[in-house]
Amino acid sequence: MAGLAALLMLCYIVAMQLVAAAGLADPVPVHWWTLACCAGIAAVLLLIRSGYSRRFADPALTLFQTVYAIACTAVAYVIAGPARGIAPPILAVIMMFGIFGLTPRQMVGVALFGLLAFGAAGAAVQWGQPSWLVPGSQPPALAVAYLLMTTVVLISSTFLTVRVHNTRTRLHHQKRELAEALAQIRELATRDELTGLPNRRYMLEMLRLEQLRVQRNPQPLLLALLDLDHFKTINDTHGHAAGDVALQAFARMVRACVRSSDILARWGGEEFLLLMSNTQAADGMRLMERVRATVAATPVVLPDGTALHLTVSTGLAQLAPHEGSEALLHRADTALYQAKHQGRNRVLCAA
Ligand SMILES: Nc1nc2c(ncn2[C@@H]2O[C@H](COP(=O)(O)OP(=O)(O)OP(=O)(O)O)[C@@H](O)[C@H]2O)c(=O)[nH]1
Repeated sequence: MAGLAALLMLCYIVAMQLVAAAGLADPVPVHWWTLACCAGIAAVLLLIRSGYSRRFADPALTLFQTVYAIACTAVAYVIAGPARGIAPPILAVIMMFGIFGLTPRQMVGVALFGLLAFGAAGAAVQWGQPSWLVPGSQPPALAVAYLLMTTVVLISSTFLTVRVHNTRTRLHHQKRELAEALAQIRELATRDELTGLPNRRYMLEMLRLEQLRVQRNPQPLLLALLDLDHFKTINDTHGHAAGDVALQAFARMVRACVRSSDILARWGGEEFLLLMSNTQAADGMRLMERVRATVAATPVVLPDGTALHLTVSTGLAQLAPHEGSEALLHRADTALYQAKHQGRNRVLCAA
C-alpha cells in the first residue's frame, strides 16, 4: 500500500513539474513543494522498510500518509495556477486509501482536516497575496465548484469508511461464529456423547498415528478391548437408562485407573478400547487386572438406590513387528472372545 501511495505522489509530482515547465505555475514554489513531497515519501518508506513503524499502533502509517498527502494536495491547489483542477481527483484517490486503512473516527478527523485545508487553499486562491504564491486568478464560480466537489469527496469517503468498517465487523463476527461451530462439529465428530470419551472414529485415527510412530521409533504398543459382561441383562432388568448410567460409571472407573497418556475410547455399545503406548505386556496385564478388580468391587448405584454389580472381560494384545492395526485389533478381539468363553470377568493376553 505504501509503495502504491508513493507511486501516486510521484505521478502527482511529475504532473506538477509539467505544469511548471509549461509556464502555467511559478516553478519556485512547485520545486519547494516537490521537495516536501519527496521528503514525506522518503520518510514514510524509511520508517516502514526499517521496521521502525512497527512500534506504532498504525504500522502502515495510514493516518500520517493521508493527512500529509491531503496537505500537499491543498498546497498544490494553491500553487498550480489554472491547472489546480487536478487536485480534487487526486484527493479522491488519497481518500480511497483512507477508506480501507482508517477507522470511521479517524476518517471523520481526516475529512474535517481536508475541509479546513481546502477551505484555506480556496481562500488563498481567491484573496491570497503575494501574487507569486497564487498565480492565475479564477472565476468565483469555479472556486465554488472545486470546493463543492472537494466536500463531496471528503463526505462520501467518510460514509464509505463507515460502511466498510461495518462490513468488516460483521465478517469478523461471522468468522468467529464459524470457527466456534467448526470446533463444536469437530468435538461432536470425535466424542461419544454418552460417556464423553473419544469415539471409534477418533480411536481409529489414533491407532493409525501410533502405529506410524512405533514404526519410526520402535516401542511396545498395547491394545486392550474391554467388554462389560451380561450387559443385556442389565438393560433388560433395569431399563436402558440404567444401562446408560452403568456405561458412564464404567468409563469413569477405567479412566481413573489408567495413565492420562493412555487413550480410552468407546468402541461401540458396551465395548471400550484402551491404547497404551510405551507399555510392556506384563505391565498392561497388571493394569487391566487392576481395572477388572476395581470394576468388580465397585457397585454402580442408580438414582433409585439400586446397586448394579458390573464385571468386565478384557482381551489384550501387543503390536507385533510389521503388524497392521486391523490384525492387532483382531488378536485383541480373539483374546476377549476367549475371556468370555472361559467364564468372563477376566483378562487374557493374545499370544
Ligand atoms: N443402555 C445402553 N445399552 C447399550 C448401549 N449400547 C449397546 N447397549 C446394549 O448392550 C447390550 C450388549 O449385549 P450383548 O452384545 O448380548 O452382550 P452382553 O449382554 O454384555 O453379553 P456378553 O458380552 O457376552 O457378556 C445390548 O443389550 C445393547 O442394547 C448404550 O448406549 N446404552
